[in-house]
Amino acid sequence: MILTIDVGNTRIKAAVFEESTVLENFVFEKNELEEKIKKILKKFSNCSDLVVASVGKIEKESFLAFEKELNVHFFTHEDVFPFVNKYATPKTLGIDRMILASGATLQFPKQNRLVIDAGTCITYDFIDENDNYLGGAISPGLRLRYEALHNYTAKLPLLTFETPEHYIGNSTKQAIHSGVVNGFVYEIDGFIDEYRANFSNFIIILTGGDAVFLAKRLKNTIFANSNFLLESLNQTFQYKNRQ
Ligand SMILES: Nc1ncnc2c1ncn2[C@@H]1O[C@H](COP(=O)(O)OP(=O)(O)O)[C@@H](O)[C@H]1O
Ligand SMILES: CC(C)(COP(=O)(O)O)[C@@H](O)C(=O)NCCC(=O)O
Ligand SMILES: [K+]
Repeated sequence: MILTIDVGNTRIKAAVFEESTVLENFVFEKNELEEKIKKILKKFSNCSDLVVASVGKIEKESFLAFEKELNVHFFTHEDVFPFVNKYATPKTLGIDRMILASGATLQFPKQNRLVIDAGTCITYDFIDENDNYLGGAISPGLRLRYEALHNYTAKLPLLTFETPEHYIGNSTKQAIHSGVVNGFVYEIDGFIDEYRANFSNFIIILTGGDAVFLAKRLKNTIFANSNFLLESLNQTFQYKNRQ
């Protein structure tokens, strides 16, 4: 049994796997880390490994206490990945993006893959059919867009997500919802159109905290898998152990 942990910039997501099957999922905040892991390990006392990918403010040291109970693996750029990293600055590529690219490569062999992770940021990662990781894009996520409009202006209120009534927003609130939500959806559809125009034989994987909401609104029909990062962590760890 493996406990996988994804430390994002907004929340921590975790899942316990028995081989490739998810037994249970968890979501928690940074300040609850230790207490939650203890609880999970109490319930799933057969866990042999704790596997972490962190782009948030939690470092390896926070997990060392658990080394008494099980094997702890904190993924870094030094690990072996199943793709060739063609990013011009491979050392600055987010470890979450490396894990997503790895999961896409292992799960969908011999095809072009685009992974879209709609989390704190939206990240786009493209791995071609020859398993070259080429890069992608980083842009602000849904909540970050609402927060940025409020934090960097004098007059715009901080709103929480609401489906816009129309693309022509007829009030400050509706104009913000239209700009944020429609802008978010148009951006992603625009990127997908661009990739589709340039590549055939490819799969799109949509994940992250906003994936389910997005999947219903995109013009392009794509399958959302909110668990893709945790599944990829599990698969990348098993891949590493086979090397
Ligand atoms: N309970 C929640 N708390 C925070 N964000 C949430 C929540 N539910 C959905 N979201 C959405 O999820 C996004 C963050 O996604 P997530 O995958 O958790 O981010 P990260 O992996 O960067 O920590 C936000 O843009 C927000 O719109
Ligand atoms: C782009 C990110 C902030 C996304 O983080 P997330 O939205 O998953 O919390 C993270 O992947 C990161 O810190 N990347 C480093 C820069 C890069 O990937 O080029
Ligand atoms: K992301």
